[in-house]
Amino acid sequence: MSTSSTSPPPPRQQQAEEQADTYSYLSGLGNSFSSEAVPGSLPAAQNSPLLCPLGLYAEQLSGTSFTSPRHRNLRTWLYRIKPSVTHEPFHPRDPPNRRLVGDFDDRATAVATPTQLRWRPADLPPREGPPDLDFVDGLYTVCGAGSSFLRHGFAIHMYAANKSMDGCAFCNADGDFLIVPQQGKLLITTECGKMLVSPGEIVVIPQGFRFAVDLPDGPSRGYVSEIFGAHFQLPDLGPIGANGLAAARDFLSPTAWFEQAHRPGYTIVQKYGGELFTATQDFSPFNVVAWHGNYVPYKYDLSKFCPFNTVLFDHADPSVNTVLTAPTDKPGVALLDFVIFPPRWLVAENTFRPPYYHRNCMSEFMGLIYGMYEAKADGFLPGGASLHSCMTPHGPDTRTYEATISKLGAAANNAPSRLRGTLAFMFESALIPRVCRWALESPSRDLDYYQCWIGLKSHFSHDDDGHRRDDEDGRATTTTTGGEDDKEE
Ligand SMILES: O=C(O)Cc1cc(O)ccc1O
Ligand SMILES: [Fe+2]
Repeated sequence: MSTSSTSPPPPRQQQAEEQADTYSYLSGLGNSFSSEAVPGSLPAAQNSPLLCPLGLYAEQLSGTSFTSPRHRNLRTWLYRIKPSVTHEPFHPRDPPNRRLVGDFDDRATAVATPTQLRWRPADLPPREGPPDLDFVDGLYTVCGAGSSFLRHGFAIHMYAANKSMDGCAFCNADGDFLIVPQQGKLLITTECGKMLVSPGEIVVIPQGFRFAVDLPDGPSRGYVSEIFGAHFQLPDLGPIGANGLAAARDFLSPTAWFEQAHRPGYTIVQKYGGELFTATQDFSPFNVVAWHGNYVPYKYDLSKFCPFNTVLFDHADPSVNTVLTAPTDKPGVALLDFVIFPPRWLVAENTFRPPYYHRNCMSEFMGLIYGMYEAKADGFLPGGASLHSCMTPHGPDTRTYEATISKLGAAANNAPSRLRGTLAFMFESALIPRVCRWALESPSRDLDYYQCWIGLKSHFSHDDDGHRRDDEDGRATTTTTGGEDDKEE
């Protein structure tokens, strides 16, 4: 098992300065953007002129069907030195990455299990290989549901890499990637430009974009959710109003950047139906001089999230912390929600403040970016993961429950307290995931996970005859009444 930094990042202001990168970004989510690396390279007034400015080729990248309703229609026009089609034929990649899945119906690969699952952080490959793993080779599927072929489903992957992609670009024909780096920055070059993504930020690379991942500060690992047949959007805010949670203006898209060097043997690695194919060409795919449209990669700094929560009693459902959601056709039912558990104040009175015990019709995959998760005093480490599938019971571990309850009656239990230095997240889906065999058999799997709840004992305070009895610790009853007076004020 690798060791990982659990120290929280510096205060917000300082963090912003340290992360300040030299790239320029366009702010907003769902905007119609335009960007040109050379003045005058974007055609004016039309998309496909007979001859584009500066002798560029026009190419449209569509993220929705041509006929999708206007409010959902996503496409971008790219003005490039040579069009993407200028390449040798595709072949299955050699070597393949056999740990990527795009169709979860094959039980030889992935199986159903209602068991609570947890993994310790994967080992980071050494700074200098072997093994030499770039983002493509270091990516492996953990679980998922549905099929990229049927354009419905999702996959959850993790990655651990120690090498920048060199002479190749990745293109995911199957779905959108939402990448959550946990350790090590990612410098991502896309057809729209460059983005520097640090742990604490996330990045979305929509289906079909070509991108290359460099590791500017050494080995990196993290989490990826992939959605088939849908795109991420901001959640509705309902009674919260017009503001709060993630603000559109905090999402950043790159500005046009291109290279035109002759690059013999440059390889496009295309993920298609969960399998990898390669095609060579003699130029960089990052040859887009100008672009305009609303189908773009973007990043988001999770410290910009404005959390809402209960301000009197009870524990709010985690949906209150949804950053991005990918919808299904059923209103309010997500193909995939990306939810965070950020630093925040806890102020609920007479309330069990950690997450409640529960069973959920949705399936919950969790990861930890830094710090400690409020429901798990032990065993859930930064870079680790857990999966509680449809209707699988879960909740705080024994130590968390006992520590909370031991403060019963203490003033501290009702006083505001600040959760600091922690950032956990959840990928939550209405679809039931199958789990890849290699994830179940991984040496990182915590086979004793169930033990974290086994110690939960009965505190029931009545005997069979209906008489009150004190529990072993001398606590008389669980029916506390504090807070009633306040409610009546
Ligand atoms: O299971 C979990 O830890 C995630 C979670 C957190 C929470 O605050 C409420 C419900 C929930 O599923
Ligand atoms: Fe849960």
